[in-house]
Amino acid sequence: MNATPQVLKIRRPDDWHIHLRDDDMLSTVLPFTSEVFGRAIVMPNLTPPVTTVEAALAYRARIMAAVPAGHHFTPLLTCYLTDSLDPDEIARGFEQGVFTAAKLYPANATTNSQHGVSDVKTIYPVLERMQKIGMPLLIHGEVTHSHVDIFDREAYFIDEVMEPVRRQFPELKIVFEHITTKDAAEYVLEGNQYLGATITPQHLMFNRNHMLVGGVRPHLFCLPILKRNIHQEALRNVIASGADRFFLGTDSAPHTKGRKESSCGCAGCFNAPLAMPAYATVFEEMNALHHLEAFCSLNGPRFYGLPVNEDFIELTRMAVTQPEEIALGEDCVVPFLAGQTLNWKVTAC
Ligand SMILES: NC(=O)N[C@@H](CC(=O)O)C(=O)O
Ligand SMILES: [Zn+2]
Ligand SMILES: [Zn+2]
Repeated sequence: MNATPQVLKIRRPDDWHIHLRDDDMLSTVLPFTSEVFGRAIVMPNLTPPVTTVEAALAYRARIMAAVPAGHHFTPLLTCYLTDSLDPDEIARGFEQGVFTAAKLYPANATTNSQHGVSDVKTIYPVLERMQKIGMPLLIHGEVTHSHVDIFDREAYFIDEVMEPVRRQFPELKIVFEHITTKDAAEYVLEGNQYLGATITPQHLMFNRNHMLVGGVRPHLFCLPILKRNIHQEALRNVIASGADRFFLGTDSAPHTKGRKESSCGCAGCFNAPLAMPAYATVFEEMNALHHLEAFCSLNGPRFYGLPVNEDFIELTRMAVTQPEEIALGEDCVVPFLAGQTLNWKVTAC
């Protein structure tokens, strides 16, 4: 007997990787997250990026001002690492509880990463300090050399950057963000308690054929790019195994419809409106619903050294069709899985 439960009650989840943006976009997208999730690690790739304690405090205030009444949500801010960042500024932000972690974007790897780090050795003094104070380093793990194929950039990153950094700083807590390959899944599995990883709904549900066969689907284009099916299978297997250093990070990354459906479309999937139903769908398909709560609500806090949330949410097995568009002033955002039907709905939160 392995009957699927109709209602799942799980401890309130957190989203350990999200882009909330700013201004109208922030107030449009935030409620989808703050309704369901207790906390979220908020990415700092604004224009200009969040690189100082003052900028983070101001951003946190703008986020809090956009949280609808009745939602209980705590944004966890991150510092965008650049070649010139002062270790004292990072440490001050961490010690004052403003920065929960720091984010390493290799320069030009993804959206708004032009101010990112040109060579990781440049920031070794910062990493040394972070290791000392126990501050987690979050990494967009892709090399950017033009001769490396876009589908191989994550695997190359492991040998070229991740492994040397981990050897140099063996007790630095590192989150390998939004992993997309079998190589990364195996690498994190083989690692120790200082290494964790987030996985997005899109990388669990899709591979590059879904994005490219029969026409290009710009709303599945994100970075790191969807890979071939063996990689998708590896990610699905790792979460179904219940491995406890993998956790929920949606990488929800909204861009307006016009900027996605374009001759040079932006990377990013706006999955916040259906993140929990999407993860539940995958865990159900893998016969692993018993591991859903740990992935969504327990593994992340344990890795970050934070308490788990005290309250619970409920998911009910029922068909829900996603909206085609979400209005944003005169413009709109197209959510991940627009117009498609999922079999889970958050019914109490
Ligand atoms: N994931 C994406 O495709 N895009 C993110 C940046 C990122 O997380 O790499 C964005 O900010 O748009
Ligand atoms: Zn990224
Ligand atoms: Zn991201």
